[in-house]
Amino acid sequence: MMSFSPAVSVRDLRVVRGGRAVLHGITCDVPAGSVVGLLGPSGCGKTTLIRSLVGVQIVQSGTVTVLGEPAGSPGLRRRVGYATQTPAVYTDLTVAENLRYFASVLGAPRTDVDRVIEEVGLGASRDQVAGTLSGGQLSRTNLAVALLGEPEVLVLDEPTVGLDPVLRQELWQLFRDLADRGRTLIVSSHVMDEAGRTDRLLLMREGRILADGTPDGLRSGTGASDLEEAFLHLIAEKAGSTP
Ligand SMILES: Nc1ncnc2c1ncn2[C@@H]1O[C@H](COP(=O)(O)OP(=O)(O)OP(=O)(O)O)[C@@H](O)[C@H]1O
Repeated sequence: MMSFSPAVSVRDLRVVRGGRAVLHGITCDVPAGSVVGLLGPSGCGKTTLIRSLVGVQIVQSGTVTVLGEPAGSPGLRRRVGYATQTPAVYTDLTVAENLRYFASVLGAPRTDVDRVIEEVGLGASRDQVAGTLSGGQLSRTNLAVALLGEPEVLVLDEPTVGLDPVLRQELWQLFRDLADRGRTLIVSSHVMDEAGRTDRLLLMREGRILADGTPDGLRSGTGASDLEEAFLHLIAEKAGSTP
């Protein structure tokens, strides 16, 4: 069951990168205990928003509050897990060695290593050197690092990119299981067929939130039969309303 207070709250967030405005006043909330999808085409600002949520992005103005504290606060370090788009693991260490190393850096208990390996289904590959893993196994290892310390909020940047449909389905099932156990997940993707697996969707385009709602709400609100069509409908609607 989702609780009432948002796990993440963003107000009028503006970000400039390379001298160019890339987020133009984003406002949104992420309910606790839910899976929220951040969907939108390449370059629309998903990673920039995610970087702002985890507190590594210099922002021009606006506020980002995570679990009641400003994003990036030291108190959030172990309460927020972040998986970057490119797996950030040591290719010359095994899966278990990577996790033991990151557990010690994060101050997570050593017993966490076995737990996260089981959670992402990597038991059979735990002693395999990361450089020899398949793309899907590497993504899972990256996700396992983000799960160390049992963070309440997980921020995952395109965790399913490049994976086959079976692996993508398995990972989305894992995200659902984690939310059912009370975690809050923010998952970015540019693949529209993944949008239907979320509790709530933030559709982004060109540095703005185009729509914020449930998949069903977005479908019925636009009269579209699928979410890709709903997205296109919203773009056309916005273009029509531009003076
Ligand atoms: N380091 C940077 N310096 C200047 N501009 C940048 C930098 N990083 C990203 N940008 C620009 O900011 C905009 C948003 O990029 P961002 O990476 O947030 O998009 P995205 O939606 O995550 O894209 P993708 O799905 O391709 O990862 C893009 O126009 C991009 O070119």
